Amino acid sequence: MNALLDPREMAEADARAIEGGIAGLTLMERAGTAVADAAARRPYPTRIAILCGPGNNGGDGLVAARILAQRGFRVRVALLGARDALIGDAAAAARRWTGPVESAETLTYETVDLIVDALFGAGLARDLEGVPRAVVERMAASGRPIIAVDLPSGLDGATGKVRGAAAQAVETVTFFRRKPGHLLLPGRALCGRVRVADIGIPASVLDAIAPTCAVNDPGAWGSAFVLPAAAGHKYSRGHALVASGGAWTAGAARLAARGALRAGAGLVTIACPPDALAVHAASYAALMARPVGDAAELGRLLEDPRFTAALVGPGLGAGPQAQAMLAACAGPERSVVADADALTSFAGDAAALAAVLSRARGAVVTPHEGEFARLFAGDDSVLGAPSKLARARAAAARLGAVVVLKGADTVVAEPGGHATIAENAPAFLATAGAGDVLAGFVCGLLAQAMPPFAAASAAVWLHGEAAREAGPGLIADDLPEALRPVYARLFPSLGWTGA
Ligand SMILES: NC(=O)C1=CN([C@@H]2O[C@H](COP(=O)(O)OP(=O)(O)OC[C@H]3O[C@@H](n4cnc5c(N)ncnc54)[C@H](OP(=O)(O)O)[C@@H]3O)[C@@H](O)[C@H]2O)[C@@H](O)CC1
Ligand SMILES: Nc1ncnc2c1ncn2[C@@H]1O[C@H](COP(=O)(O)OP(=O)(O)O)[C@@H](O)[C@H]1O
Ligand SMILES: [K+]
Repeated sequence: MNALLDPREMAEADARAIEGGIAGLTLMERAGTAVADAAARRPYPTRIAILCGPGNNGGDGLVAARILAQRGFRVRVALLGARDALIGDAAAAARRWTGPVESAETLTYETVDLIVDALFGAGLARDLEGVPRAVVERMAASGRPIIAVDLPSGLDGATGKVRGAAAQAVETVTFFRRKPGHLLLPGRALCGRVRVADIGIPASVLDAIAPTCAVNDPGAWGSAFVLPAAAGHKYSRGHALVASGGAWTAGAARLAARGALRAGAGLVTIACPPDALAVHAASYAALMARPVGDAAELGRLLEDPRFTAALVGPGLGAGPQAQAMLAACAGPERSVVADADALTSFAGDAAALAAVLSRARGAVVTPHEGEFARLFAGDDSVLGAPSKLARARAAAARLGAVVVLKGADTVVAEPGGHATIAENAPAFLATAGAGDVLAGFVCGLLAQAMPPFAAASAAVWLHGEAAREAGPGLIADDLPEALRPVYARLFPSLGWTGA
């Protein structure tokens, strides 16, 4: 697992490494060296300004300054605050810097090729105002390339939000593990390229910290991924049901159903109003279609226990009918995915949705930001949570279900607080119907009895990879097809031998 550490967890990692016998100053020396290495690799960085803040982030900058000067670069150190106010390791790093120290407040950038931003990192405690904010804004306006130490100063490592001001970096050097703010927008965009430097903190400190947030990649869910078994058959791979709207909106369900099938469900049946039957029957030979007039009829169809997962929402139309369809799908034998109109049907009444989902074997909801805001309207403890990560976690706890909060930085969270953050979705994935395919991927993986949090995270990653595979210009119809080469790479990496 590729853990992401929030500032509290990172502080604990530091503390445990120090307890284990590594001096804090040694960690700082290594951090500063990694920053110096990154600066030295930039093209022609002969004149480097290093802006140092009042804490250990500034200490890293002072170490980098000393090393770069030793390597022959022309280095200027500019400090925010008084030199004799530095304490601890940062004060020790300052004693080792024998060159002049300018004021960050009055620094000018005409004769500077490269800036190292070491003002604030993990210790950012409030919004930047006054002098610190003006310093960051002038640095941002200088037009010079900036290497950020740990985080662009002003970016909150836990939330990915800018607190007052932050300057765009070309590169960010962080330590041990990345932080959620490196992946959550706008943080991800502000960081530029992120390098993770090994400063000697042993990975074993993570055993005690037990981080709950990870990068969404196969390391987060690969061990739960269900590979086709040699002795399997189509029913053992699960039967997914996708509820469809009428003939005019049947495309959404079709996209989802193709997604479920490509994701590996053994069978996929579209349950549709009779007027849409001809559309579905003619569309895709491997899909089955069954006419279902209302929720009661859907319930009777689902008396067949081989239906292992159901998706309700895409193209369905919002209202009591969609609520009833979802209720008909949610049973102890079956996992459900609630998307789109199924979510909008519960606008402002997340408790009612939670009650329905609680009857399912496993439940995943896949809102985009608009659907999320509608569903939790009036619930400030969810909508007002400090970050996208915190909102998804709060929503998962509220619903007792896995929440996929979509976007460029899709967060998947489960009620216990475990979460993944995606970083592989290309911007051209924002196209009509892409969300329907994603819901279908989730449903297809749930049908194969993959646990909901792993299924949802895997689906989001696969969706991003499929989009990359399809490339710019993709339309949603391309996504299910593009899953094949992604699987062709993924399966062997998970130990599948082809049998
Ligand atoms: N720990 C370790 O072993 C290692 C840590 N490492 C490095 O340490 C960094 C974390 O260091 P840190 O904890 O000292 O916090 P840091 O980011 O320097 O900021 C704290 C200072 O800023 C101030 N301040 C805060 N907000 C402010 C605001 N809005 N406006 C104005 N001032 C504000 C705050 O003042 P106060 O809130 O007390 O008034 C305090 O003086 C981490 O990012 C990494 O780079 C590496 O060397 C590896 C080993
Ligand atoms: N800027 C973006 N970069 C990458 N992926 C995005 C971006 N915006 C949206 N997406 C993804 O595109 C999909 C759109 O889903 P959704 O909004 O439900 O659209 P639709 O209802 O048309 O299917 C989601 O998977 C979302 O995560
Ligand atoms: K910084």
